Amino acid sequence: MAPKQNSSVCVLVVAQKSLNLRRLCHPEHFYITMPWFGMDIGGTLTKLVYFEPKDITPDEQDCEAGILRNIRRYLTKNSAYGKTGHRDTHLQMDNVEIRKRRGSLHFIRFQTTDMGNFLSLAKQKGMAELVTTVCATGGGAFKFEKDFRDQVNMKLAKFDELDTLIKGILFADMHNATECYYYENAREITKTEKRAFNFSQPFPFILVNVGSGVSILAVYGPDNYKRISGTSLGGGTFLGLCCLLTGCTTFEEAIQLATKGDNRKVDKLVKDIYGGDYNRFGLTGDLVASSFGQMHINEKRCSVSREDLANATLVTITNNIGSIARMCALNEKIDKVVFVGNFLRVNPISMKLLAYAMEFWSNGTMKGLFLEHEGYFGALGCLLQFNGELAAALNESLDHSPPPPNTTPQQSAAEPSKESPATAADKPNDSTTR
Ligand SMILES: Nc1ncnc2c1ncn2[C@@H]1O[C@H](COP(=O)(O)OP(=O)(O)O)[C@@H](O)[C@H]1O
Ligand SMILES: CC(C)(COP(=O)(O)O)[C@@H](O)C(=O)NCCC(=O)O
Repeated sequence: MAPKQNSSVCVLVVAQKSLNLRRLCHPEHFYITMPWFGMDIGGTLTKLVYFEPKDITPDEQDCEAGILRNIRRYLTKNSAYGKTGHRDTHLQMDNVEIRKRRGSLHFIRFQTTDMGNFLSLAKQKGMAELVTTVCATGGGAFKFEKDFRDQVNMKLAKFDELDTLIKGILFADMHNATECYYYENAREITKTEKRAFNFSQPFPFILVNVGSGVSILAVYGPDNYKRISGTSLGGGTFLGLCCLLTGCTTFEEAIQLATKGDNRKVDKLVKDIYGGDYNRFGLTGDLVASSFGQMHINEKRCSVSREDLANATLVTITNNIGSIARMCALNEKIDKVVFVGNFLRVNPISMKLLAYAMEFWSNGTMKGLFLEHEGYFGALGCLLQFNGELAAALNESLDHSPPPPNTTPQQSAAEPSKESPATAADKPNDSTTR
């Protein structure tokens, strides 16, 4: 990954418990505050971003605690951990400057259902002796807070998942010249090609985070956004329905099946109803009129394959997300729609469909955009944001504050941050929330 420019970003984690090291080494040194992690504990996957310092001086090396060295080696020399842990080596970002230190960012994920094993492993690797506070975001930062405290004696410094999502996106785009891309000739799905997109002037944009469920934000500036919509029909729905309908057991298997299937054997198309196009309203015959609309017919049901059902499930969920995203963009009068979240992992079918939907249904006025580190921005933003005082204040406010006036609870996270008020230029034209 090519770095674009150096950026001095906020602080990171973490207190060090070893009294010996405190005596031996200057308190400003890295080993006191490392390791640096950001963690996003989502409904399906937990994402961990780890900063590996590459500018360790010989003095620092002498002082580096054994446990810290072992953790660094364990994380960076392996790419699989426990039952479901993976390091996405293709996403590693090298030569990145964070808090005046230079190093590499590693991107690791595991199933959130494996949290118990993760905590046991962390304990076994000595994390409990080294780390007192972990920066965490996502619903699991709340759900698992007690488990972290009870099982590994760690506190969670909690950050809001939508705040950190945006921070992570802006950082990744600034440090990786090819982070953002689009599909050229999106209207011709079989021929469309991935191309780099210059996202250096990002605002305003619609952000669609397709995780277990879907959150849709209108982003007007680094600290100025609102959550405008969402749907419970997201990546979790695709995976759940696919497992039910095909008997598959993993996301990778579901995507592989979908790649070989044909939704037209499952769905009812416009031409199945009209015998051709419905010209008056521009609905071509090949358009899906009714998702799964043929499955009430016994012969059709008997002739579809697992692959067809997987493909139809993927197309149904993707088209629904595309349709809601487009309406949100239209409402907000925004032409850039950025799709992120692990639903898009190893999933070019959905990305191309979304690119097509944005282009086709807007007559070419909207563009679907995608980002290489698709599901890791929350964890990355979390790693960048921490400093002790802010964390304490934030935890306090996240735990106790009611939603701001004139918003539904769902919209409370969408208010501009109090720490860094939006500039006048960042302010949305239409500040109403729905
Ligand atoms: N290895 C995987 N295991 C499970 N789901 C995966 C995997 N890779 C991609 N996905 C998809 O990503 C979704 C989760 O996306 P993510 O952005 O991590 O959301 P969350 O924060 O809710 O866990 C799943 O619902 C599934 O559709
Ligand atoms: C509750 C969530 C923010 C959790 O995020 P996730 O773990 O799915 O990434 C998300 O699932 C969501 O916005 N669901 C849709 C809720 C709705 O607006 O209907």
